[in-house]
Amino acid sequence: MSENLIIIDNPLARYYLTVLRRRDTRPAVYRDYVKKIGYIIGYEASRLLKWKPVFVETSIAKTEGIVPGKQVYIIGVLGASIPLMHGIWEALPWAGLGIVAARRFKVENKVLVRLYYERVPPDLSEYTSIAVDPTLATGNTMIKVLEKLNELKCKDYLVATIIASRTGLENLWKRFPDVRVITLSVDPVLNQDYFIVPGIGDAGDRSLSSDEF
Ligand SMILES: O=P(O)(O)OC[C@H]1O[C@H](OP(=O)(O)OP(=O)(O)O)[C@H](O)[C@@H]1O
Ligand SMILES: O=c1cc[nH]c(=O)[nH]1
Repeated sequence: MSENLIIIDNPLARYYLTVLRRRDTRPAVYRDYVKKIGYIIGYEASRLLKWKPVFVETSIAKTEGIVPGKQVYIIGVLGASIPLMHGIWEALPWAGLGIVAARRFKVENKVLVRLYYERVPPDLSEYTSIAVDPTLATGNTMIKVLEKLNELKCKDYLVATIIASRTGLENLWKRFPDVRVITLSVDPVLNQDYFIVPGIGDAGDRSLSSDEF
């Protein structure tokens, strides 16, 4: 679809996604699997990060290793991305964590998005930012988030998501042609309620709801 699309093609990731797709997966399990997927996404994202070679001394000899070459900020979109950013953070524990909150509302036949809160460093020019949201449906939320990152002088960013719709990716790349997107699946349909089909349901409700005890 694009050279900027990275689809994680791994059986463990596909199994975790299958658990999320099942309609009867309970919230406590759903958020646990979102977090596990976050770790896998963080692992895959590490291929796109900057690293630098170092020497390291073991207890026996000197040898070569690598360390991060550039600071990273994970930017999570509230609320559905809470367990996802948690998982990515576990994989990239030296990263900072920024938060933006978005409200999505339908006006006539369009989905509009307003960012109403952010806790992000005022200058991201020295960082690689990973914008995190489990679903990219119309793409409008992610477009707003990347516009915000642009305002904060971020020049190096990637998008991490569990599923993306084809339409959402096209919209995103119309506005940000070079942005790299890591995802587990590109689902074919966006329905009339702007939900991804087959999708993973309402990621915010399913991740954040209380469960039986
Ligand atoms: O690509 P888009 O069409 O903009 O849709 C994607 C947005 O929808 C979901 O949030 P939701 O509106 O369900 O809010 P919530 O996380 O607060 O539940 C998701 O977490 C994205 O932020
Ligand atoms: O399919 C979708 C679309 C938007 N938000 C979700 O949580 N799921």
